[in-house]
Amino acid sequence: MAMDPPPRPSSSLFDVFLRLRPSRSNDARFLTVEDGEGAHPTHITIKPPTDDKRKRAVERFAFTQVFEEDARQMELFKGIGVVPMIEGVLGANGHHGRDGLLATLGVTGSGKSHTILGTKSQRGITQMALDVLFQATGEQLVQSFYGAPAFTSLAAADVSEAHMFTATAFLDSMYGNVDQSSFISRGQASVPDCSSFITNGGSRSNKVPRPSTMPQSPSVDDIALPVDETAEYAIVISMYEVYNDRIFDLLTGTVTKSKHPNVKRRALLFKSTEQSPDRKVVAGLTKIICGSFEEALMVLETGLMERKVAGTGSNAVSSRSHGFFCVEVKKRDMQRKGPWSSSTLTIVDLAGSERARNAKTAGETLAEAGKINESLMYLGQCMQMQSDHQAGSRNVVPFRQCKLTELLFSNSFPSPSARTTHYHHPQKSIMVVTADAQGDFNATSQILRYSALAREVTVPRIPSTTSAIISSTTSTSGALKPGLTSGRTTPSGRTTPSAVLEELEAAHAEIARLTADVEVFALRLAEETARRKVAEASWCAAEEHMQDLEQDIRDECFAETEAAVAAERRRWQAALDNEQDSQAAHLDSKIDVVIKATRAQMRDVVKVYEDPEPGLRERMEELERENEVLRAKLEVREREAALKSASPVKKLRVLKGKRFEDPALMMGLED
Ligand SMILES: Nc1ncnc2c1ncn2[C@@H]1O[C@H](COP(=O)(O)OP(=O)(O)OP(=O)(O)O)[C@@H](O)[C@H]1O
Repeated sequence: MAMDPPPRPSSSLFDVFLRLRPSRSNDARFLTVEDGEGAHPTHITIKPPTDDKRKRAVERFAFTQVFEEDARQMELFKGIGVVPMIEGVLGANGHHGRDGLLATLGVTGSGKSHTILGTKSQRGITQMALDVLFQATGEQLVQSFYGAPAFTSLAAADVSEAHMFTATAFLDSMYGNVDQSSFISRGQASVPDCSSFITNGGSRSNKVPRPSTMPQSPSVDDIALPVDETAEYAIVISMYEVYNDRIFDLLTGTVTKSKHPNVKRRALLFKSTEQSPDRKVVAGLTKIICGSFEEALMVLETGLMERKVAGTGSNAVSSRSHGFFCVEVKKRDMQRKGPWSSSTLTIVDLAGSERARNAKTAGETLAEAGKINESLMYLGQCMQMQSDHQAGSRNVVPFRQCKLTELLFSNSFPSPSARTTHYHHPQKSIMVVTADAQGDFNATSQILRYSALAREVTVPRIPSTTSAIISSTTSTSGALKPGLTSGRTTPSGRTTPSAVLEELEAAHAEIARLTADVEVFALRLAEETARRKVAEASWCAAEEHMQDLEQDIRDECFAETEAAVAAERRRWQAALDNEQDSQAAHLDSKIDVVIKATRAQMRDVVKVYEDPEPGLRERMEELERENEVLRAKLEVREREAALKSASPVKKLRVLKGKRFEDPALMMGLED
């Protein structure tokens, strides 16, 4: 069966390159690179390194290009098409740029980081790409300090609710007062920065990354890109990692500043924002405007350090997360200073793939390994879909299953509403699969199966036993072994030995064909079984996740209901208190009224006694006086009657006494 030639049709989403690393293992080699017809090899075959003679199935894979063990960083950089990708991001004269995505995928230790980030002595693709970008835009880069005219418009043009800072302010906040001379650009003078971002200056113990000590080779000075002369550019860098299907900013310094790997980090959302309704973006990222290559390198190192420290918190290895390094190239007309357009070059270091098998610990580590495998499995499904696409299938790439595939693929398709505004070209994507030809066969073959652009399984022909028999029979000068009928069919109907031999040959060939088929089916079955197991594991994980979600939602609902009930209770209590207060006030006022009324009434009653009717009183007094007068008169009469019968002295004494004691009487006497 002939495979399609590797140059991919436009329908496939990724160019896929294979890079083999020089092996450190002494195990047998299971991978062979085929000598292609073109300038570069494109096919490889793998065969299980086993002594079992029955397992002879050979798998053959096609890639855009295969880089063998001796390939250097620069060969890879130029060979995989990073330069045209950067050119696309910069955009043609007067046109928007096109997003580019470059990812590395491979078993742990197969050379992903080596390829993408380099080593102490060799730069990786990321550093080379940054160098090319800054060299190309050099003179046309805007100044990146606070207060520079471009800063405000850049911050305002961002659609992702980002927190934007200048590199100077960012590095100051991370490391205290950084020696400016260590990273000031080739073309830019030091500029004062009036950032309010520098909240806690002073020296930090974090080691300041020094671009001068970083590798300078391979040099990219010979790579000159045409640049839009009418445009001015700004380069904005952000970094994040996807860990346990959650997105974490790598430029907040949360972990490195606190020096505590388990410090709580806030996950970010991949969503449509108010200013980006038709396209999902990672919302709320820290973004750094870099004015020079050196600044960009320092920001990169800072993010890598955060990823490393955060990684050590859970398991002492840094590659459990998928690392995203994003370089946004902003562009606007230099004269008219119109709106900024933006294209992004995203470089992704995917997590190593064989963790689940190696994870010995239970709990979080296992769950985490499950998540890595789950996300890589979904990635595998998406990649598989693209090779199916190539084979004529029109299946939709199921990229919405996890954060990783959403982030990698959602930009690969033109969004429907984007067409109505300005047409956004789907991003150009490159995948570099790294492998060790003497490494772990199972883990490597699994990755090759889902990442290759095409695949076929064959079983080499079994050396024909019949021909062996024939050769042995001919070598014994026609003396046939007993038991074997020999001869062709004679006219009399008897079989001749040569006819029997032919029949035998045909039967053996059929047996060989069927055995090969069986072997292929056995391999397919094994693969399908493995796939089913992974799917079952992912089903379980999804169920667990669903249960967790349900529990979370229940907890949330409970807390919300509790809060609502408490609030309602407070509201009712307040209303009740109010009601009671107003009733009490009402009662008080009523009591006041009653008291007042009672007082008034009482005052009225007293008035009757205190202030009787004047006419009546006078009459009473008059009567009393009259009464007194009459009584006095009566007494006088009685005394006169007594005097008539008593002595004159006695009479006088009685008269004197009476006059002194009772003037009224006296008056009466005088009358
Ligand atoms: N092509 C290569 N040439 C020379 N050395 C290499 C190559 N690829 C990888 N190495 C070396 O192998 C070691 C492991 O590689 P690397 O760290 O890049 O693996 P990785 O795939 O990123 O692993 P992980 O998933 O754990 O991050 C490193 O020391 C690296 O320098």
